[in-house]
Parts: sequence; C-alpha cells; structure tokens
Amino acid sequence: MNVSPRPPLPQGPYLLCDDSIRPELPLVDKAGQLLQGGARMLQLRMKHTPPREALAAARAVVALCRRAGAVCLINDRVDLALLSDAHGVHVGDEDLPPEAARELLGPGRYVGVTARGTEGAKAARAAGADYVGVGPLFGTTTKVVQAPVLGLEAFRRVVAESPLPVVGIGGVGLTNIASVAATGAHGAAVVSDALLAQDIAERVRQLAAAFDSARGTGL
Ligand SMILES: Cc1ncc(COP(=O)(O)OP(=O)(O)O)c(N)n1
Ligand SMILES: Cc1nc(C(=O)O)sc1CCOP(=O)(O)O
Ligand SMILES: [Mg+2]
Repeated sequence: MNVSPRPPLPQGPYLLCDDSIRPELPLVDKAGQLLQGGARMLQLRMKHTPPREALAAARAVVALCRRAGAVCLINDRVDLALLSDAHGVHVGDEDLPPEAARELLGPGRYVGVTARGTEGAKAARAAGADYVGVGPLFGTTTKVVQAPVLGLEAFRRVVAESPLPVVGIGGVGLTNIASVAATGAHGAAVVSDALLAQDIAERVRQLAAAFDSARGTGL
C-alpha cells in the first residue's frame, strides 16, 4: 500500500468518534456529522465493536475523513490502522508500546501516546511518538481513568514542558475548551460533549470557534 505523505497535525478540537456514546448511531454516521461540522482531526475509538465490524467501520470512516481532508487516527489498533490506510494510531499503557507501533507504521503515519505528565511526555518522545494525549484534564464519566485529574494549572505546566505537541483530554467541552486552548495546547480532545449534542455538526463548529478565539492567549 502506498503511504501518502502525512499532513501536518491539525490544531484545535480533536474529535473522538466513539462507539460507547449513543451506540445506536452508526460510527460512520457519527463521523459524517463530525466532519460536516468541520472536524479536522478525528480518532476512531471502538471498545465495543466486534473485529469484522470494526474493520469495516475503520475503512469507511478513514475514507470519509480522507475525502474531507481530515486526519483520521485509530485508537489502540495498529492492525486496523494499516488495513484501513488511516493516518496513524493512538496508543496508551494497555496497548502496543509506541516503539512497536512505529515499527509497524513507519515514519509516514502518526503515533499518538497517552501521558499523565511531563515525564510521560518525555518518554513518549524518546519512544518515537508524534504527540501526547494528556489527561484526565477535568473529571469525565466517559471512561474510568486510573490517574488523578490534572486540572488546568498542572496541565499548563505539562504543555510548557512537553517536548511534543499536547492534546488535552477528559471532560473537555464547550464550557471549558477556550481555557484549554489558552494554555497553548495543540489540541483539545472531545468525546461526549460533541457526540451527545443534539446537533453534532453545530457543536463541532462551536468548539472550533471557542478554541480559535482563545488559542495561546495564556488567559
Ligand atoms: C488524544 C487521546 N489521548 C488519550 C487517549 C487515551 O488513550 P488510552 O490511554 O489508550 O485509553 P483508551 O482510549 O484506549 O481507553 C486517547 N484515546 N486519545
Ligand atoms: C478516552 C479517554 N482517555 C482519557 C485519559 O485521561 O486518558 S479521558 C477519556 C475520555 C474523555 O471523554 P470525555 O470527553 O467525554 O470526557
Ligand atoms: Mg488505548
């Protein structure tokens, strides 16, 4: 398979297309609505989807993203990322190590890694990651995370000290995404706030406008 050169990692809202929120809505429909709202950066997170269905969903969602000019990463699954020609993966402590993901994906795709602080971000850089997802930034009910909530001040320090671009995750939504952008974070990952919205596309537009209005202001 030809690996097209990877686009720059988009700044701003980083939308997760997740099968645990509104499971009745097909993943490809969720992705379509996120993209309709202008999502530039999407991660397909499938914790409850059987393998064959997950492969079909990955192929469909990656194709949609590529058509829209958006970057699409697959959560956890390097095999699905390769089979679907995704732009890369996001891995954490319970997944393949980042070095192995890089070995399989090569330099032309993204490897994102979860970090809980500055040391984790430095380790991720040494392991060949391209960015770190840092959280939980705020309290979240989407996932039970075995790490303390960071809060904005600790998060701001990680952003300042991280050798890699930082994407904040956990409890991020319209009410606080501007405060995340103001820290200088590269991105802000949003799961439930977007997928539970009555109008998902409109919510993505609002999230992007709020992020842009506060980007790097330090407020
Ligand atoms: C952008 C981003 N940051 C962190 C995570 C969490 O990944 P991980 O620790 O592997 O947990 P799961 O998402 O697999 O439950 C993420 N997915 N995205
Ligand atoms: C998938 C995930 N990872 C986290 C971490 O801190 O590693 S928090 C999280 C869920 C974030 O969902 P929401 O935007 O609905 O709060
Ligand atoms: Mg994972």
